[in-house]
Amino acid sequence: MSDGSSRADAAIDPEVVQRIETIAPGRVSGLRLRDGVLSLVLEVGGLEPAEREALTARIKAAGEIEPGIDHVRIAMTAEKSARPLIVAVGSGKGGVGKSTLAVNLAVALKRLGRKVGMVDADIYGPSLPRLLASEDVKPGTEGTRLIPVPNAQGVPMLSMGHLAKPGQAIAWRGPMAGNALGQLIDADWRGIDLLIVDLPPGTGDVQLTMIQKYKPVGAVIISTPQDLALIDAARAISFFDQAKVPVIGMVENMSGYVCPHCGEVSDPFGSGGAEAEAADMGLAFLGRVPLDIAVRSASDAGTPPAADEGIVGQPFRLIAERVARWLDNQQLPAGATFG
Ligand SMILES: Nc1ncnc2c1ncn2[C@@H]1O[C@H](COP(=O)(O)OP(=O)(O)OP(=O)(O)O)[C@@H](O)[C@H]1O
Repeated sequence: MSDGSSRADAAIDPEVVQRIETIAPGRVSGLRLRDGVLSLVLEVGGLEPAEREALTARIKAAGEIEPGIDHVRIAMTAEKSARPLIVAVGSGKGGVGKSTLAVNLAVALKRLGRKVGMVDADIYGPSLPRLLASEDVKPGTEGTRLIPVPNAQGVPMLSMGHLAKPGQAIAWRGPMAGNALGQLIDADWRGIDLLIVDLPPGTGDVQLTMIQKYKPVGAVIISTPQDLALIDAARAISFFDQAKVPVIGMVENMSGYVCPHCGEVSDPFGSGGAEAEAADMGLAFLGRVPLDIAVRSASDAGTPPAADEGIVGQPFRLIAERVARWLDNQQLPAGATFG
C-alpha cells in the first residue's frame, strides 16, 4: 500500500535479509529500504541491555557494508509480532490427498468461525491456487511483506506457486526453498489466528525448516490405508515427534469406494489401516474420507466439498471439529505467538 509519497521502497537483496535474520533469528521484521536507509523492527524481549546493544551493532555492521545501504535504522520493541498459530498437514508419501485435506480442513474450520489462512509449502506440486480457484491472482505487497490472496471461501492463502513460475520450483535447493517459505509465513496475516500449512510430502529440507523455525502447534498426518503409505506415514510421525511437534492425529483417505453404478463398496487401497496404525502408535484417529469421485471433481473445480452442507464434505467437517477441539484443549490464547 502506498503512503502517498512519491518515494518508493527499493528491493532488498535476499542475501542481506538472510544475513540479518541469521544474526537475530525470529526477532527481525518490517524490513524496508528507502533512500539508502534500511529500517527494521527488532524484537528484544528477554534480552539484557548489553545483549541488545551487541545485536543492534552487529545488524548495523551487516547492513551498512552493503552497497546501496548508507544507514540501518533499528526500532526496538519488547513485543513479539503476533503470528498466527500453525497447524501443519503432512504425509509420508505424495498423492495421498494431503492438499485436498488441508484445503477442506481450512474451509471447515472457517465455517466453525475460526480466522483461518493457508500456506501452500509444497514446492514440488503447489496445488492450493487451483483448489481455491485463485490460480491467476498474484499476491500484493506492503513494504517487504506479501499480502495473502483472497478467495470465495474466505480463507486467504499464499502458495509457493505464487513465487515460482510453473516447473521452476522443483530446482530449488533447501535454503532457497526455506527462505521462500519464510516469506509466505511472515506475510501480512493480519486478522488471521490460525494458519493451515500444506507441507510437501516426506521429511526433507522444507519440512525441517518449517518445523524448526516456525514451530507448528500441531500436525495432522494423512495416509491411505495401504501398507506402503502407512510405513511412510509412520516415518512422518516420528519426524514430528523428534521435533517435539505434537501430532494431533491421523486421517485415512481413499478408503471404501462406493461404485456410482452398482453401489457396491470396494476397498481399492484396503481399509482401516490408518486407524489401526494410529491406535498402535497411541495417536488419535481423526476420521476416514472415502474415495469418492465427487471429492475430486469438486476439488478440481475449486469448490472444496467442505464449503457446503452436502454429504461429500461431511468427513472433512468432522475432522475439522476434532482439530478445533484439540486446539481449544491446548488453551492457546487467540492470536498467540509461536516459536
Ligand atoms: N477422497 C478422495 N476421493 C477422490 N479423489 C481424491 C480423494 N482425495 C484426493 N483425491 C484426488 O487425488 C488427487 C491427489 O490429491 P492431492 O493433490 O490432495 O494429494 P497430495 O497428497 O497433496 O498430492 P501431492 O503429493 O502431489 O501434493 C487429486 O486429484 C484429488 O482430487
